[in-house]
Amino acid sequence: MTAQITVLAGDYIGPEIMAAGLKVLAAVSEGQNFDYQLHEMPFGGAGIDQAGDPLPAEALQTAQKSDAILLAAIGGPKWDGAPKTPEQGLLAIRKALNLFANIRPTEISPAMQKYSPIKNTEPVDFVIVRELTSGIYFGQPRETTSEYALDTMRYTNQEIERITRVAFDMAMKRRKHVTLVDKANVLDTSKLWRKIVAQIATEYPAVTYDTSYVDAASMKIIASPSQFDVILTENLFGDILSDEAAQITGSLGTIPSMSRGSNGPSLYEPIHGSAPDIAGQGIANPISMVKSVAMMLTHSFDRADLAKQISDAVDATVESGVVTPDLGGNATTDEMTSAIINHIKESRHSYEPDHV
Ligand SMILES: NC(=O)c1ccc[n+]([C@@H]2O[C@H](COP(=O)([O-])OP(=O)(O)OC[C@H]3O[C@@H](n4cnc5c(N)ncnc54)[C@H](O)[C@@H]3O)[C@@H](O)[C@H]2O)c1
Ligand SMILES: CC(C)[C@H](C(=O)O)[C@@H](O)C(=O)O
Ligand SMILES: [Mg+2]
Repeated sequence: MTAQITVLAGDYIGPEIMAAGLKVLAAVSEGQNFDYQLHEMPFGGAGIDQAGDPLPAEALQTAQKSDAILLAAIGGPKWDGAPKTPEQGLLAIRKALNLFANIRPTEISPAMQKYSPIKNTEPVDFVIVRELTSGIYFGQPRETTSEYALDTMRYTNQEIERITRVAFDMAMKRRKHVTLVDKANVLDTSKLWRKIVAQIATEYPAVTYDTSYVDAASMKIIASPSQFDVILTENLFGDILSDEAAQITGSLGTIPSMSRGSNGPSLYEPIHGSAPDIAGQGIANPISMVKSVAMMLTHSFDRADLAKQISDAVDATVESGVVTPDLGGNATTDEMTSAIINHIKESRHSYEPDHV
């Protein structure tokens, strides 16, 4: 079966890093019995420019029919104040595909250690499980008048339950520890999260469960990130904490993500944005996109073997110091991507029987 992949390159550095991700996908799948077909669609600002909508109907239909979606990044100053913004397109595709669970890993691999601003001695390897289709991003009522503006934070029991199960199921396959991050000393929604998560935690006796207020959690991510395994949190807190967590690896440009629902295609994207400040210079870090491709291979296509080849090649590349300026190097996006591809090819070559 040929894997059908929708490609949403988006805006500013979006197309630059998507090109890198697709080159790595082509290289890693060559001769590996993984066939795929790409469906490139305008989305975000590009959707507004080409089709008059950040989520053109054709892009949504194509995404719905595909096996997986790769998204790079959208948004930027060009569309500030547009009647419908690129960011609204992003929220709309998440909602339309019911992608309620957003998985954002932070790992400081031995190869990345030298780029980390944190002086940690223990290994750092945790995931943020962020609720993605509710909370203050979507709550009603929402309005702006000449006197005030209003956003609403709302969560239902069912929305909390389903994301909590994702987090605990994930913990069972990891170090069996879940931390709920909330603001239960102030917010009613957080109090509801605490009640429901505590109930569901009793179904997972093997998993240790604790809680942290979001202000303290943001400190702990810097001070002692090794204590975390699975961080479970609501939409807005997850957005903020995941950028902070990314930076302890050395750069926001290294972290991928997966967004999934109960069924249907999952979506894979870097956690960062379109980086207008560096777009067009060919210096965007491709790791976040390349690792998003690896997550797709594991979770949508059951090809953890190919994903491992990618992550080993990324580690070998950063180890060798071929890195973009965000990590303190002077490599271009293309140079870094080529280095990753060369490491994939070399590792295969070394497994081949002797040439005679
Ligand atoms: N999922 C998405 O598509 C997404 C996510 C976040 C922000 N955005 C949008 O992106 C636009 C820019 O937002 P912002 O500037 O606040 O955040 P940003 O994440 O685009 O950039 C923040 C900083 O990180 C740097 N950075 C990000 N990715 C990088 C990479 N791969 N390599 C090197 N450096 C990288 C940027 O240069 C910038 O200095 C906004 O329109 C925002 O709404 C989109
Ligand atoms: C662009 C924006 C709507 C988006 C979010 O807040 O979810 C982004 O920051 C992210 O982290 O994916
Ligand atoms: Mg964000």
